[in-house]
Amino acid sequence: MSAMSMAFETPVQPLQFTSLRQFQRSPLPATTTVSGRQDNCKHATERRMVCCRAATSELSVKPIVPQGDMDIPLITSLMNTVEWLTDYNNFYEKRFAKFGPMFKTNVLFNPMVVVTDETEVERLLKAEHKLVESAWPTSMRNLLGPNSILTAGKKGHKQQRQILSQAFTDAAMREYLPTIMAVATHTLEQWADSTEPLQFYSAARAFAFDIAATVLTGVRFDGDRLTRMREQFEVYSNGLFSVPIAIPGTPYGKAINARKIILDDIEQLILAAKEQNESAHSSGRKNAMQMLLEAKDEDGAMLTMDQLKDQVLTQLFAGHETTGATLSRVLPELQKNPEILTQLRAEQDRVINRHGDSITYDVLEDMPYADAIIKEVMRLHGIVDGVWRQALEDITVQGHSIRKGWTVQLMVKRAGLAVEDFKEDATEFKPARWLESDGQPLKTSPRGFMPFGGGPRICLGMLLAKMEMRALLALLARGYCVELDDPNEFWFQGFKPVNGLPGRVYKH
Ligand code: HEM
Repeated sequence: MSAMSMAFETPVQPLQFTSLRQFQRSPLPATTTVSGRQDNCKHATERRMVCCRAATSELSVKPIVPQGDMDIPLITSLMNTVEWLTDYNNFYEKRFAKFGPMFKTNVLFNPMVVVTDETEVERLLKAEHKLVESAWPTSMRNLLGPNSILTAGKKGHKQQRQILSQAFTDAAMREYLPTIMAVATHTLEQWADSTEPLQFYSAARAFAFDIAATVLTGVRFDGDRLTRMREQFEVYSNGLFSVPIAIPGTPYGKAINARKIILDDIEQLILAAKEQNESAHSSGRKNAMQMLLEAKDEDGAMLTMDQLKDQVLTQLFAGHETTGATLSRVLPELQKNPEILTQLRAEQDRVINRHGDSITYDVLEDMPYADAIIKEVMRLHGIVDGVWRQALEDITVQGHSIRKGWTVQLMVKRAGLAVEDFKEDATEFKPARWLESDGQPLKTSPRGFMPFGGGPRICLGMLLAKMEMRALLALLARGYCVELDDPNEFWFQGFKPVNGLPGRVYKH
């Protein structure tokens, strides 16, 4: 059980109090902890939550709205939005310190409640389409387009998942493996051959993009188109969380323009895939593009070109941004922790002894140490900070009321950092925490670790992402070393290194 939920349960001793007022005035025990810290329950919010829990369970007092700074919507939203866009890292920390682990605010003109408790985050992720529904900010929704799975409502979402999930099964991954290995091998060779220093943040995303493009569309992209699409996706990504007014020159304006260019290229790919479809039919499993080409809506109609384009764009975007950014988070940790790199290399020696030189799907499944590194990077440096939802009705979270229509930001990364099992040394990079003493993966996964989200919207590409990351780590450990100029480079908003992570790759 979590530190926080334990804390809420500890002080609720209703039989000792004859009234709510007496309970509220009583000293709270010193055992309350937030995010693994010993704390004397100094936040007013926590006191209110505790009181509220008691109140709801014993005295039937209505839940209260969380504390925060939502009160004068337009002015607050404007000021908060500027702060959120320019000083993201401190935005949350300041409010956690002032209001506690759950607060209300107003960002990008959304009244919003931020939820961090892992039990509640998990509960609400599972309650998708019942208590909450996906509600990314307007900028992101517009850039994804009206037909994206990421923003689809209940009916459309269920249907789209049914169609697409067939392209992400274990069996599909086995078929994608040769392509992934070919792209990974080629990428590392190119990196090592480069006479110029590399920008690893871009290079890792380009690697993930090449894989997503090839395995999900089944179409070979020519070099020029690939480069253009990658460049446009960089511009596109910069506008995802922005003020949604399409003024030329602003991040959003540029991103809308990039979307148009990307969609033109995607249209060409769809036409090429349609042509290829006949021959691909007979050759076995279908990729995501083929499934979409054959999919029908609830009325039995095929998807229109606009629907197809939004879907392919979502696959390409979701399929490379997160994986590329996670991979580029691995590199500084390997440089800062040479003993971890040594263990990663030792694991590859063992794997080669056991399975031989070639990297098969079973080999990728037999690399617990590499996998532990990936998990630890995702725990400490998770790329997805929080997922955005909207309350479908008035809901109660930890004794607090969230009104119907409000945005709820479920902070998956922060929930993961507060995992009870790891709280002793939560800020340290320790892949070994994911392993049993015999080096095998933990038998029971700790609660609260949700880098791929959860519930009906859990990441569709999870297996693909893991496979790509393991493949690159295996090849890297076997024959290369990476030297970053500054492994301690600052990461803006947690997912973007300010200087792009320059460095070089050498063969060893
Ligand atoms: C390290 C890599 C990745 C991370 C951390 C990640 C994380 C996530 C998270 C947190 C969600 C849930 C969003 C929500 O609840 O609203 C999600 C959804 C999704 N992801 Fe990933 N992802 C990764 C890689 C991939 C890859 C390689 C693909 C391949 C196409 C992919 C495709 C998707 C799709 C289509 C969804 C939407 C699922 C739905 O709404 O039903 N992701 N991802």
